[in-house]
Amino acid sequence: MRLGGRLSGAIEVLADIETRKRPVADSLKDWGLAHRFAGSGDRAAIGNIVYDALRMKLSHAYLMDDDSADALALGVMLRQWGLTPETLARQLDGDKFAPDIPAERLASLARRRLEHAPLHVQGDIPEWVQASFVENFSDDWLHEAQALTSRPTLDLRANTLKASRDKVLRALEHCGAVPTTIARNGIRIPAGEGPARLPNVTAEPAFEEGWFEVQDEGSQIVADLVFAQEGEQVLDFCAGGGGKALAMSAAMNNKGQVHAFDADRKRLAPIIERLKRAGTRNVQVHEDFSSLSPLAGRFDRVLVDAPCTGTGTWRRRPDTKWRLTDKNLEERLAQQEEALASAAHFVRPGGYLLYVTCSVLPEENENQVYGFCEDNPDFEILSAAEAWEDLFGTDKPKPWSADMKTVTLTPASTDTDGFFFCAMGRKA
Ligand SMILES: C[S@@+](CC[C@H](N)C(=O)[O-])C[C@H]1O[C@@H](n2cnc3c(N)ncnc32)[C@H](O)[C@@H]1O
Repeated sequence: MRLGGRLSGAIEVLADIETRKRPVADSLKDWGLAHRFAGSGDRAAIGNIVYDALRMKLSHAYLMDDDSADALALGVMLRQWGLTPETLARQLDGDKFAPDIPAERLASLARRRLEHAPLHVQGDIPEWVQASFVENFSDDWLHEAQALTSRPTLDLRANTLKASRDKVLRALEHCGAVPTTIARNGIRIPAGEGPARLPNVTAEPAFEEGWFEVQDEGSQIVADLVFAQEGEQVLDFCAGGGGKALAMSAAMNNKGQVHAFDADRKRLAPIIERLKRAGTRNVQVHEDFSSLSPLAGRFDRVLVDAPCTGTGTWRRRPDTKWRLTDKNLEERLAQQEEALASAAHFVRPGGYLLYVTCSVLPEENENQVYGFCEDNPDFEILSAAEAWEDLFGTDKPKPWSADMKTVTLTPASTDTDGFFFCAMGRKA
């Protein structure tokens, strides 16, 4: 397919997402099934146009003076893929599958200035979320919001139980793998531009061998900040598919014990296979709360990787940015409070409660941990600065922090997904 056919395909998918309010992955999959002639490169390019369009949906619509799927796809070409109206016209010339490029859209783009748009449009975030961004990041909020519109890299964590980072880097040299800047065992494959496709690393022999896991650098950093030590008893209370449990097990060098629990047993399902592949021997999976409850008050560290709105992952899942409602946020806040309250019972006196979200909204982060410590005076918020320096040194990009104790990773500050981390100590 030439660019014109790919653009038309992306426009169909964008229109489907808008009219049927469907998750982007479902629309893309259906398009692929209905257009079996399209090769994998075409499908990847169409996916890139769709995801790029959703990342900057509001600003494209403003500058084009049109929020149709056609206008968004055109915005991607001219604002994200580095084409000019002339180079685009040349590429579409003679392509019978190419969409029309209306002259008034180009005129509008030439005339309009983003600085004149409402601020949430400049930041490509829902209007109702703007106040939370301002509260959290004050003068930096627009820069932070705009960084969440960039394409994410593909990050991996070398599984040191099986292979060193250098060994994995050598095995993935042909994928363009480089070390991450902050995470000690992180490996990064750059996002690529335009139609560039990311490699399918899970088809690599090194993946089958368990040498690495796919895990965003931000997720690796917060798992590291838990500071799980060899020989300790650690509880991953919201273990889900086990991303952080695996990272902590490797950090503990298979010594001591990680207990993995999740209120939703189905979410735990992938963990068994992942543990096996990773060569992990110190993770005990609890499918029922009843097997965990006798261990109340016994853990050195309890991690609450709480359910959240996922605003920190908007680069990867830009469709969720436009589906988020204040009702969703309210539901997540209640779940977070419940998870924190239940998990706290498992921390031994003198132990640590670690709270993580992949959100950048203060309601889900600072407000939750400060509220929790107010209601539970035997817990106090500790500074994560010392752990950060021990783990990552002083010369690395610094995360955002509203209070110089908690840590907020963001694409703008640490070039990772957005994550919040807070360590709370239980008084002895
Ligand atoms: C952000 S996900 C966890 C991701 C996982 N830790 C990882 O690194 O791959 C949050 C998880 O919390 C679980 N959860 C929600 N409420 C909970 C509660 N009250 N107790 C335990 N788990 C809970 C959800 O089922 C979900 O799997």
